Amino acid sequence: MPILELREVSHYYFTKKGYTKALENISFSMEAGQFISLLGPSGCGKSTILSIVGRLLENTSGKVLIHNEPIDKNEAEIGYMLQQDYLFPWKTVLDNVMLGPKIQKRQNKELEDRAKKLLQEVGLGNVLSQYPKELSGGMRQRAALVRTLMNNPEIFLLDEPFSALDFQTKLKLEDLVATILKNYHKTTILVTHDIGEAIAMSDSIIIMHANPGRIAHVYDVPEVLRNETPMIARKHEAFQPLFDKIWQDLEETESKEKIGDST
Ligand SMILES: Nc1ncnc2c1ncn2[C@@H]1O[C@H](COP(=O)(O)OP(=O)(O)OP(=O)(O)O)[C@@H](O)[C@H]1O
Repeated sequence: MPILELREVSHYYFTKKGYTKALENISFSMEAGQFISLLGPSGCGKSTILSIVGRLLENTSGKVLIHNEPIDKNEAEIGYMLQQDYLFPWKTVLDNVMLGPKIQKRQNKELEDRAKKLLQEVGLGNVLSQYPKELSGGMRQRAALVRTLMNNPEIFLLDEPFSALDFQTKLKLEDLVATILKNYHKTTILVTHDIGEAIAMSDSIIIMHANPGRIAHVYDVPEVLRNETPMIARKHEAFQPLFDKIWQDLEETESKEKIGDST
């Protein structure tokens, strides 16, 4: 049984001036532990999909099911990792990570040990009592990842979490995040503009077109790449051919849209 399923989901944004059809007939499903990326031009509805799966928006039509139940009837925890880390600057790394349990009044020694273990796993074991401003961007994102993991979400939504980082940090973080999410068997949707990142991290890639946002193609990443960590996958001989194919696909989309605009 899929953990998440979208069936012919459409979404309209209504404004005073009219409406925008942001999504048209989006259908896909995900097995537990699967990692997919949404790739496509600006405005094709990637963030709208994340907002619907994250229960921030209700889709206009179609069905969104978690464990075969309507999303609003299901209590599965959904975790977010965004471009900005949203750590509280006045709290230490450990206190930031323990914030969820504290708010839910579940704070105990066991959870604190779990937080420390996770921080250790992401290489932040020696900065528990430091403040976010004392950390690099990559370290802050690692703390944000642990904070999200503390809530034990079944589904992880990654909205361009690496886009503000320098290239080297981004590659290292992709590796770490992919490995951790795989080890903890999380089901993940990544929104990105980066074809290489999508190939290196995902099991499959959904290419979207805009106006209205819809699924154009789905690429399954070959097993030889899926079995590797992102850093190694990027160097694999199967990487570039898939990159070129997806690049071509997105170029064609863009030129079709430009022709569409001028008519
Ligand atoms: N709150 C809103 N009100 C009205 N229209 C909106 C709203 N949010 C998004 N839209 C429109 O819906 C469409 C899809 O937007 P969305 O932000 O989901 O795309 P995206 O693929 O995530 O874009 P980007 O890559 O630029 O973040 C766009 O045409 C956008 O202008």
